Amino acid sequence: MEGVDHLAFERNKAQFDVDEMKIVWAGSREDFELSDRISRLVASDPVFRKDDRAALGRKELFKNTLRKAAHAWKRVIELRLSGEFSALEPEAYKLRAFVDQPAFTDLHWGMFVPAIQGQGTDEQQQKWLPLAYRMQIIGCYAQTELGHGSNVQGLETTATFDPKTDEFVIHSPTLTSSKWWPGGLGKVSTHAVVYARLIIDGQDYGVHGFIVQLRSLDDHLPLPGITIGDIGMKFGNAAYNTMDNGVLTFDHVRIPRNQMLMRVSQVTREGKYVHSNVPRQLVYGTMVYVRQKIVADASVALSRAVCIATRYSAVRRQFGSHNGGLETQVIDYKTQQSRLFPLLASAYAFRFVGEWLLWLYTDVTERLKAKDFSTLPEAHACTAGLKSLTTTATADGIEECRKLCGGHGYLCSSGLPELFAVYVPACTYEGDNIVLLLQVARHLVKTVSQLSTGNKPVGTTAYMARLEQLLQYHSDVKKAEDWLKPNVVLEAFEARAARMCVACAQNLSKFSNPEEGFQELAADLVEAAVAHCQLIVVSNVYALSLLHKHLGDFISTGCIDPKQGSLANEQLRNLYSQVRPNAVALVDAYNYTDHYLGSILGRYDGNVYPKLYEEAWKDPLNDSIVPDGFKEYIQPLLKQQLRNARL
Ligand SMILES: CCCCCCCCCC/C=C\CCCCCCCCCC(=O)SCCNC(=O)CCNC(=O)[C@H](O)C(C)(C)COP(=O)(O)OP(=O)(O)OC[C@H]1O[C@@H](n2cnc3c(N)ncnc32)[C@H](O)[C@@H]1OP(=O)(O)O
Ligand SMILES: Cc1cc2nc3c(=O)[nH]c(=O)nc-3n(C[C@H](O)[C@H](O)[C@H](O)COP(=O)(O)OP(=O)(O)OC[C@H]3O[C@@H](n4cnc5c(N)ncnc54)[C@H](O)[C@@H]3O)c2cc1C
Repeated sequence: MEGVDHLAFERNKAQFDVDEMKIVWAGSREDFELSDRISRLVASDPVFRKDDRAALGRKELFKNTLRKAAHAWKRVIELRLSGEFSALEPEAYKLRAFVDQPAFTDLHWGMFVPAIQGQGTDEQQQKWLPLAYRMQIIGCYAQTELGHGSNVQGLETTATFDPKTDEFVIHSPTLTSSKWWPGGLGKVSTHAVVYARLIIDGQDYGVHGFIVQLRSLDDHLPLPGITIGDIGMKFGNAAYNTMDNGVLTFDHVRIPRNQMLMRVSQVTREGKYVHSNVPRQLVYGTMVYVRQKIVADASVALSRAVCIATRYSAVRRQFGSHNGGLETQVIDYKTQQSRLFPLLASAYAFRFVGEWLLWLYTDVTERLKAKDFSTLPEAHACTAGLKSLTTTATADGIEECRKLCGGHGYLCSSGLPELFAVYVPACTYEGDNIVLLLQVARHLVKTVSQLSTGNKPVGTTAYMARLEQLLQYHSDVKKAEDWLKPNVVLEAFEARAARMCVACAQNLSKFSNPEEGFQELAADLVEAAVAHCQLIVVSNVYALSLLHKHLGDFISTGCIDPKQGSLANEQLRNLYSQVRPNAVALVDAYNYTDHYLGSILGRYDGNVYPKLYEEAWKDPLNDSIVPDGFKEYIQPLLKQQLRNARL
C-alpha cells in the first residue's frame, strides 16, 4: 500500500468531526476562516517560498528575510490586514506566523511598540507610535548586555541627567555593558528602547527605559557615538540566523529628557525624580506581554512537530510482516504511542492554556488601567511559570518528534531540525526558564507564608486555601477508570503541588537568612514551581501521562500509593488505544498547509518516499556527479592506496 492510501485509511477511522475540531483548535469559526485564508495566501505567494532556506548562506538568508518582511508589510497594507493604527492585529499577526521566518519586525511590533504603549506617557505615545505604526521608524528592545541578562537590576549602561542641557547622556562604561542580543538591532533598527541606569546628581535610581535613535533615517549609518553590529551566527543553519541579533555601545550619546519612558516614573526639568503611585515592576510590563505571547505560540510549534511525527508514524512501517503481508505501522507500537500521544495531548492542552493566559493578561491590563494592581504578582507568576513550562515541554517535544521519525527525522527536509533550532532559544530568551521558575517559587512560598496571617490566596493559588484538607488527602482511586474523573486527577495534582510548596516553605524556615535558604533549596523550589504550573495545565490524557512521569513526586508526598500509580498507567494505556484511531484526524484539525509545515514526512497526502527521493537530488552536492575537490583530495588518496597495495 502506498503512503497516500495509508493516510486516507487513517482519516476514515476518525471517530469525531474533524471540521468541528478545526474550529475548536482555531478558537472560533471566524478565526478558522481567517487562518485558513491567510495560510493559503502565504502558501501561494512565491516570495514566501521557504524550501530553499537551508541551503542559503547568512548574507543571502538575511537579504531574503528583508525581502520577505518588506513584502509582508506590503501585503498587510494592500489587504488591509492592519487595524486603523497598527499591525498588532490578529490578521497581520497570522500573516507573520504563516510566513514562518523570524525577522526584525517581530521585535519592532512585539517589543518596541508594546514598550512605548505600556511605559510611555500619552504625549510620548502620540509622538512615537504613529511613526512606529507606519514603520517610518523601526525599533528594537535593547535590554540585555554582554554581562547581564537575567539580572536586569545588574545592567550597567548609564543614562545620566544633564540639567544644563535638559538631556540624558547614554553611555556604555564597560565592555560588559555593551548591549548584546537584541533582535533587529544588528543591521536594521533605527531606534531602540534602551534600558539603562538612571543617574541624577550622582545618585543611581535603577533601570529605566529610554527611546534612543541609533541610525540615520537618511543613509542608515549609526549616529555619532554609537557602534553597532551583528553578534554572529547562532545555533542551526537557517533557523534564527534570519534575525540580526546585535551588539551596541554608546559613547556619551545625548538624548532629550523627554525620551525617557515616563509613565512609571519621571525626571523633571529641575532634575527631580518623581515616582508615580504605581508599582515599579510595570517597567517589566513588556516582558509580561511577550511571555504571554510565547505561551500562546508554544502550542503552534509543538503541534507542527506532532503533526509531522503522527502522519509519518502512520506511513512508516517496520517489522511484523506475516506471510508476506504488510509490516506494522510504527504508530501501532505502544512505545511510539506512549511517546507521541502525550505530546499530541500537550499541544491541545497548551492551546487552551494559551487562551486562558490571554484572558488573564487582558484582565490584568484592564485592572492596571483602573489602577488596580492587586493581580500583578499573579499575572507575573503565571506568565513566567507557563512560559517556562510550555517552552521547555515544546523544545523537548520537538526533539522527541524528531526521534519518533527515526533517521529521516534528522533530514532538514523533515522540517524538524529547523523547527527545533528556531524554537529552542525560547527556553532562554524572555527569561531563562529556571530563573523564571524561581520567580514562581518566590510567589508560592510567599503565598504559603501569608496563609497564617489570614491572607486568602487567590487565582491559581486559591487551592492553597484548602491546605489542611490537601495535606490530609490520600487518593481513593481503586480501579483504572477512576483516573478518568477530572476531580480525582485535579485533587492529586493540587495535593502534590501544595505538599511540595509546604515542604519548601518549612525547609526555608530553618534558615536564619531567607535568601541563603532560597539559594540552597533552589532545586526543590524549581520542582515545586513546576508542580504548580502543571496543575494549571492538567487535563485527562495529559494529566495522566504527567502523573506517570512524575510518579515519584506523587508517591513520596503520600498523595497516591504505588498501586494507584499502576492503575494510572493502566488507564493511560487504555486512553492511548482510544486516541490511536483518531490520531491523524487530531493533527489534521490543526489545518496546517504543507507550506507551513515545511516537511516531507508530514505531507498531508502521506506521499513520503517518492518526495524524499526527489528532494535528495535537489541538494547542491548533487549538481555534479563527481564532487568538487575530487582531483585535489580524493584522487590522491585513491592513488596512494593503489601504490600501497602494489608495495
Ligand atoms: C511585516 C508584517 C508585520 C506583521 C505584524 C507582526 C506582528 C508580530 C508581533 C509579534 C508579537 C510577539 C512576538 C514577540 C517575539 C519576541 C521574540 C523574543 C525575543 C526575546 C526578547 C528578549 O529576550 S528581551 C529580554 C528579556 N529579559 C528577561 O526576560 C530578563 C529576565 N529577568 C527578569 O525578568 C527579572 O529581572 C527577574 C524577575 C528575573 C529578576 O527579578 P528580581 O526579583 O531579582 O528583581 P526585582 O527586584 O527586579 O523584582 C522584585 C519584585 O518584582 C517582581 N517582578 C519581577 N518581574 C516582574 C514582572 N515582569 N512583573 C511583575 N512583577 C515582577 C518580583 O516577583 C518581585 O516581587 P516581590 O517578591 O513581591 O518583591
Ligand atoms: C535568540 C535570542 C534572542 C534574544 N533577543 C533579545 C532581545 O531582543 N532583547 C534583549 O534585551 N535580550 C534578548 N535576548 C537575551 C535574553 O533575554 C537573555 O539571554 C535571557 O534573558 C537569559 O539571560 P542570560 O543570557 O543573562 O542568562 P544567564 O542568567 O547568564 O544564565 C546562565 C545560566 O545561569 C543560570 N542562572 C542565572 N541566574 C540564576 C539564578 N538566580 N539562580 C539559578 N540559576 C541561575 C541560568 O538558569 C542559566 O542556566 C535574546 C536571547 C536569545 C538567545
